[in-house]
Amino acid sequence: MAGKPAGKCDFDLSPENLKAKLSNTFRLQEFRVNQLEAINATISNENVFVVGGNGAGKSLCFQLPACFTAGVTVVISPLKSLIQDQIQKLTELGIQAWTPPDDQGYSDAESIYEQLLEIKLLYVTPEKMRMSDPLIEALHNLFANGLLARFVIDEAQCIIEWGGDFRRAYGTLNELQQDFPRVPMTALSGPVAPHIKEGILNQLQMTNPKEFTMSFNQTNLKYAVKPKTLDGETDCITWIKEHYPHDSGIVYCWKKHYCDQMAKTMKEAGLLACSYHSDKTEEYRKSVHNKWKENKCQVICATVAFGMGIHKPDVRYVIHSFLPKSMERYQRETGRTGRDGNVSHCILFYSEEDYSELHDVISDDKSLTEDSKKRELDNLNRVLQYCSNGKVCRRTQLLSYFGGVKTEADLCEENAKAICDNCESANMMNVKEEGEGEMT
Ligand SMILES: Nc1ncnc2c1ncn2[C@@H]1O[C@H](COP(=O)(O)OP(=O)(O)OP(=O)(O)O)[C@@H](O)[C@H]1O
Repeated sequence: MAGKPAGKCDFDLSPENLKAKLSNTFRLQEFRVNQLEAINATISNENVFVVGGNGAGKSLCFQLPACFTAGVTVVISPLKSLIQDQIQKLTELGIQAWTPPDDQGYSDAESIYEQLLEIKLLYVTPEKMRMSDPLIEALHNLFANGLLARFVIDEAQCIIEWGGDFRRAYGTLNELQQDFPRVPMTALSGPVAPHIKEGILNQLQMTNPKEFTMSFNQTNLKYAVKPKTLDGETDCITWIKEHYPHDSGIVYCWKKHYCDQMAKTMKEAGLLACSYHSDKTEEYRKSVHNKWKENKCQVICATVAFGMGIHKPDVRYVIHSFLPKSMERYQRETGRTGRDGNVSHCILFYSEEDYSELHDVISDDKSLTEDSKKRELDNLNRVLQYCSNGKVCRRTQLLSYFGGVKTEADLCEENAKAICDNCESANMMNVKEEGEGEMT
């Protein structure tokens, strides 16, 4: 069916007008770095790529334009829970956002189309986009009528992480460009290394995107790598009891049964811990998440299944009891702590044995293609480099990896309260040397 993207709008792009929208609709006072620029590019129908850390404010870059331009913005998001969360927030602000329910209520294209005419933002998972013929038909109708404003790929790093072998629907999002030519696209991603960013853009076939980087230096996070001296459980329990016996935290474990074991041992040690992974029922996972939000459970022992959409502000620590599989995952998982801006800890317990074990598991995994295997091993080796580098500031290592800085500067100098382990030991060494100097 022939179609066309939503046309350019007669829209006042002045900063004053956009700021008034920010305040009247989103109840926020000032734009953060690069938000206004990304919003301008979006309203001008450019392809847009926004990279930023946890809680940076990436969503506003498409939500504000979606509210005030013609047509429907289609947001492709990886998790139903994340979708519900976003729709709830938008609804509270009086913005019409919707996702097709799973029941039979909207099983024909016409009723979906009618509903789409009432909203500004449609949220769907990539699987739903692929599987639902009535939805695709309704989108073609929108396109034919010039009412398909934009596609937004939220958490676009999933395209590379999941597109190949796990969630194949992610790997097929490039078909959007063929099916709906010239409809502009926005991709939003957490911090990723430059080569992964290129992979995302290639995979989506996004042409000439305007790129915007939002902050990913979380200045209140205190990074440390510690040797795994005992078994993982004892190391974690000892650290938690010493530092935060009563506060909220997350302990990431390698495998599901380790989560169960970790939570059990923690309970025996007197900590309020719960296990969370994909073998637990949805109902159980929801109840654990709620208990944790209400501080009735203190520590969540989880696999990566406890991931996106975690917005508890007062999480004081994220511990990795085993190596994360990539720096991207590490950055995202540690970003779930300290959302209230207070100093919070990111502890990674490392041992050479863990590295060898994970290396062997990836190398022997027959379900992976050779390309995926190579990618996973490269990712793991980058984590190994981070763990083994006991000299360079952790913050600098992270930001260099993600392309944020090209300097060896000691970024902890500006963050004395959240100084990393490497900077802390360098400072102690300096004090010791100065002291020795005074004595001679
Ligand atoms: N200009 C702003 N001023 C104040 N708060 C803002 C601004 N922009 C966004 N926020 C708030 O920051 C919080 C995080 O925003 P958002 O959900 O867009 O983050 P994100 O970049 O998508 O990160 P994540 O992937 O972790 O959700 C939200 O509560 C949002 O209201």
